[in-house]
Amino acid sequence: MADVDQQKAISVGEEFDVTAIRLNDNGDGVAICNGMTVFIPFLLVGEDARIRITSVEKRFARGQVVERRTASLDRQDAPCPVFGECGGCQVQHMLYEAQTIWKEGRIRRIAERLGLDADAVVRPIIGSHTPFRYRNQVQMPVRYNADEKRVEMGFFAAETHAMAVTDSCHLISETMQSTLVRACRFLTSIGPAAADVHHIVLRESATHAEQMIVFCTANGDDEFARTLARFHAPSVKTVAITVQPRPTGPIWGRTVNVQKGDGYLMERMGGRRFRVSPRSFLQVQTGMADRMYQVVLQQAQVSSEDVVIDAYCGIGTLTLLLASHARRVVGVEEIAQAIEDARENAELNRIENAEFHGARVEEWLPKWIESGGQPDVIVFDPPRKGIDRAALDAAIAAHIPRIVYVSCNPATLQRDLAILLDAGYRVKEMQPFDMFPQTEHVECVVATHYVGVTT
Ligand SMILES: C[S@@+](CC[C@H](N)C(=O)[O-])C[C@H]1O[C@@H](n2cnc3c(N)ncnc32)[C@H](O)[C@@H]1O
Repeated sequence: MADVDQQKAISVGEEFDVTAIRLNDNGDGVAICNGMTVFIPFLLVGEDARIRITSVEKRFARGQVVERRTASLDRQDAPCPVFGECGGCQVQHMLYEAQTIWKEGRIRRIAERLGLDADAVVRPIIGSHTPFRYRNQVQMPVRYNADEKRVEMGFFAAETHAMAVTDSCHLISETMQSTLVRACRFLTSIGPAAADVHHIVLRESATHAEQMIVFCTANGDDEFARTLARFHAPSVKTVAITVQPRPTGPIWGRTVNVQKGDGYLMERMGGRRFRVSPRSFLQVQTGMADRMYQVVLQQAQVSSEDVVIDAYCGIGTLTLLLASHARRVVGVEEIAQAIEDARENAELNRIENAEFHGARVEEWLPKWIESGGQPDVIVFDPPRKGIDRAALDAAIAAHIPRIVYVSCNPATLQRDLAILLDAGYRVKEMQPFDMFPQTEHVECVVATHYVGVTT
């Protein structure tokens, strides 16, 4: 009944004078209007504004600022000209220190909601030395503007495919930016046929002066591929294409065809060398990933007798760092190209106690444990959707002594930790990282250990 009353209490188009009382997990200001929670993008805590209601859901509404009347001390001018239009950054209007305080607070609230033991430590967030120009990769939508006969690039607005056209992104390096501008000029020179190219994926090595570009195109003709292979920029060592007919949704086709160069970039982390192919995952901020891996090593407390599983291992970065401390390490990853990279990386670094399996963790882990595998430690580093329940259940049933959880999504982290706590695990330490400055995202490494269920 209360919900029905709330719905009636507020309607689209209505205006209110509000003060934001806190931020939600997306970085939107939160205010209460006629008893209903309203989320207002780009309004900071304590700021007064006139707002207009833009949508009303069952339990909350959304609004937009009509006029902001005060400015928080945490406010800064966003340097990006399309901030607010582009869906990539949510909190560029917030001073960097305030961003990190907000992110750390979100992890502390998870610890409170889970009711962690008093001896569980939530460490202060490790912030980024470079709050801008930190990304080593970008997926840039591009389109052919038939009126102006040129290819333009930009980013999609949040939850839409409307493009915010821009030549610059403050999260990537200036060299990456100039390669993208050059790529658009090159595509323009092809003429209307360039309309088939809908994305450019660009990666840059943080430790080697090289870039790799992938054109995502709806046109799979050899002739067109040869045309795209003519692209040249000073740092670009590899040019590849992937054929994906749909310009929206997943950008990768079934294969990635290397047209020029070796087909991979080299990176250095934790004193090891890694090759990374176009389709393989790499943490977006190389220096921060390096620091995060050191924390994982510390939390995992691996000894020379231990068998360790690195679940969701990508190109084997963590696997090969763990290998130096363990008897045996097993990496599992579903992307075939990443597993090939991981095996190459083991050879490149002369590591002989690491093995890799190309499989889904939720399918591989239960079978491996059932066949007698008994790891001492599992490191889970899943995508945003968190650990698949079948994988978590298999680890729980085997009472793996230590589980280290590397999370990029606080919501699924909280969900999965609740399951582990119920099953007899205890959280020892949570270490948040700001891997993604200017965005809502927060990374966190959590050490857990098995103590058993007390009845
Ligand atoms: C967050 S990344 C972590 C990669 C690696 N630990 C690193 O730091 O570079 C998650 C990885 O899991 C892989 N992945 C996603 N779902 C998977 C699944 N169900 N089974 C196995 N791997 C999966 C992705 O391809 C990606 O490489």
